[in-house]
Amino acid sequence: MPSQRRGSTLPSMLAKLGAMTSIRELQLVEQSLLRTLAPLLGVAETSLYRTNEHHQVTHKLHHYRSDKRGPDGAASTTERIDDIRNDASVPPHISALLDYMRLLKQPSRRTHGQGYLFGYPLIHGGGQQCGYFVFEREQDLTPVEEAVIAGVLKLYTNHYTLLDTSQRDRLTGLRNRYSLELNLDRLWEELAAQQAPGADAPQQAYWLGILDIDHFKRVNDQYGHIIGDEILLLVARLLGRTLRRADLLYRYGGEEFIAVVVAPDLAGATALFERLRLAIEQFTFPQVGRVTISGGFCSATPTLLPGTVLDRADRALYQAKAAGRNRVLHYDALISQGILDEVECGTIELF
Ligand SMILES: Nc1nc2c(ncn2[C@@H]2O[C@H](COP(=O)(O)OP(=O)(O)OP(=O)(O)O)[C@@H](O)[C@H]2O)c(=O)[nH]1
Repeated sequence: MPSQRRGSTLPSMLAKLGAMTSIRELQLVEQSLLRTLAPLLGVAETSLYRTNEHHQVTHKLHHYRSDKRGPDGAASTTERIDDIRNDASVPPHISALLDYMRLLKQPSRRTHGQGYLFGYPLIHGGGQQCGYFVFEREQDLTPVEEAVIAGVLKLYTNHYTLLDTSQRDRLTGLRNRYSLELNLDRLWEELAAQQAPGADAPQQAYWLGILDIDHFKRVNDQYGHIIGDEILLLVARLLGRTLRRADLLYRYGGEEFIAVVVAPDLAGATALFERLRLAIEQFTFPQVGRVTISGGFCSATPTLLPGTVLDRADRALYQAKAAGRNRVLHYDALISQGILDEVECGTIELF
């Protein structure tokens, strides 16, 4: 990997760090980390591999930058970030580096091609290892550079941990409603960009479903709130376990969950939401026994406002409850069957 001109001075690095710690969206913080470190290290490519509690890579971020000189001699830098969520594959030499860091919980450096491959584990609050920062460079790092990387990563992980905590539901550990608000805005921007004329990004179809535990008040009334909390926690785990890595799950409110999933078509989305329903129906909950969920889902299309999509899923959920519960219904099917009327303006209170 060719070394790039190091355009970063201390003031510009501090400015980038200041910008990073003013960001509230987790994904943008990750991007900002790569944008800060790449010029500092003088490399054309840096990567961040985020992992789950099973140490599996859940998504990858690659940052590319190149310095150019225009005909007038003026220098400019172009940057690109690829955020890959649906492909967890990792090249063998990177995979070996990640395995090593996972076991030793410390940075690693190895020779690679004409230079070196460097890796730094990302350790969040509570000592939890949740990802890796990786880059290649022709020259070895100086002690000062090593200290700077360690310092920037510490600042990043502290900020990320604070944000992550504020965006998680305490009981289930799932992302909360505030996190959904932030993610929906970004997701909609991504969807709109994919469908813009001339866009070359792969087309993805997203679906949004609202899932609600049936007769949960009865559970609380009959068994008490502590058991009720336990049911909420178990439902969250079962739903999370049934979804795939690229899908997102939120606790939207009391006994309501929202899943934003990727599926190629309606049949795929229907099968996925049905799997979620079955995962709960088929589980034997301690003391309570059988618990069921109802749900409504619809296509998350960027031509509609996020609030309208939520409203559609909510109206389908309402029908699922009215039709006897323990079922997941698709909004468009309810419209075509004449069970629901199309209304453009939603009634759901959004954020
Ligand atoms: N234990 C516990 N209960 C909660 C929590 N959040 C909300 N609830 C309870 O969830 C129940 C929701 O009741 P309802 O909205 O009437 O719905 P339901 O009984 O599930 O009935 P349907 O949705 O119509 O099937 C209420 O009793 C709330 O107190 C929580 O964090 N823990």
